[in-house]
Amino acid sequence: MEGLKLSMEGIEVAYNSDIVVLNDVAVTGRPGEVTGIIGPNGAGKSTVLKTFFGLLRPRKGSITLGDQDITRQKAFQRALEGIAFVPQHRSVFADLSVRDNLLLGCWPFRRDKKRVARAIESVFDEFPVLAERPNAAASSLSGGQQRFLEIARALVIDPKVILLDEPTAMIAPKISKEIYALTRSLADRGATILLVDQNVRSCAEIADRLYILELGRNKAEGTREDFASDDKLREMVSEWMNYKIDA
Ligand SMILES: Nc1ncnc2c1ncn2[C@@H]1O[C@H](COP(=O)(O)OP(=O)(O)OP(=O)(O)O)[C@@H](O)[C@H]1O
Repeated sequence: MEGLKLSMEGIEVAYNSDIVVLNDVAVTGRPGEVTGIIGPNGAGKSTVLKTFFGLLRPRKGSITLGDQDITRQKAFQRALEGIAFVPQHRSVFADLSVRDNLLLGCWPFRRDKKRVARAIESVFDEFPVLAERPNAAASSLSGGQQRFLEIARALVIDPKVILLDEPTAMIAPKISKEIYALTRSLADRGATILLVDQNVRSCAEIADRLYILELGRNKAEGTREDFASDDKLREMVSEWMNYKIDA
């Protein structure tokens, strides 16, 4: 996997034209790193990921992927550039089979049959639990397996950047652990990971870098080392540690 730097600078986003939810926000994800985005409910964490993916249009600011300005690109173009998004809420097609859900993830390159076959084979290698049941309806899978299917569907494009919005919300602790291990391993293989998480402790454990957002603004940021050595940053995170644990 080859990652690319994904960056937003001076981003302002408003819902319904006047409710500003991101105000001059700057966030950068780097290849080979997990970048955690934490903060209270309503801080704007999900909005940051949606804006990175092109689902929301910023009123101000710019977004760059590698050295390319993608601020005006639509979501499907960003998918073709290698940005994958796993949204917070359940997004499998319940009545479709595991394989068909994965094939839908291959939509951007559907005409390249060889690539489609390779992509499906590769995610089946990564997720044996899905490979065992390619024809099962997605709705027949457990909650954890459906989450794996959502992640697998994002991986078929062989992404450079993966945006994960609370991947372990409502997921049992054992599976959550596997999801965190997979997240770390994707970064170790070179991908750029941006992880929004309410489980601050787990997020801080696997992240190389953390951003803290509050009320739609950057509150603090730093590398794992910064957070370990700077008392103020450490205090800020420990305040959040027990804030909300999903599982
Ligand atoms: N579709 C929408 N229309 C209007 N306001 C919205 C919409 N989606 C989110 N908001 C508002 O934008 C703000 C930021 O929401 P966002 O979901 O990005 O926060 P978050 O930090 O991800 O919080 P949570 O942890 O609750 O998911 C909140 O005040 C929220 O009420």
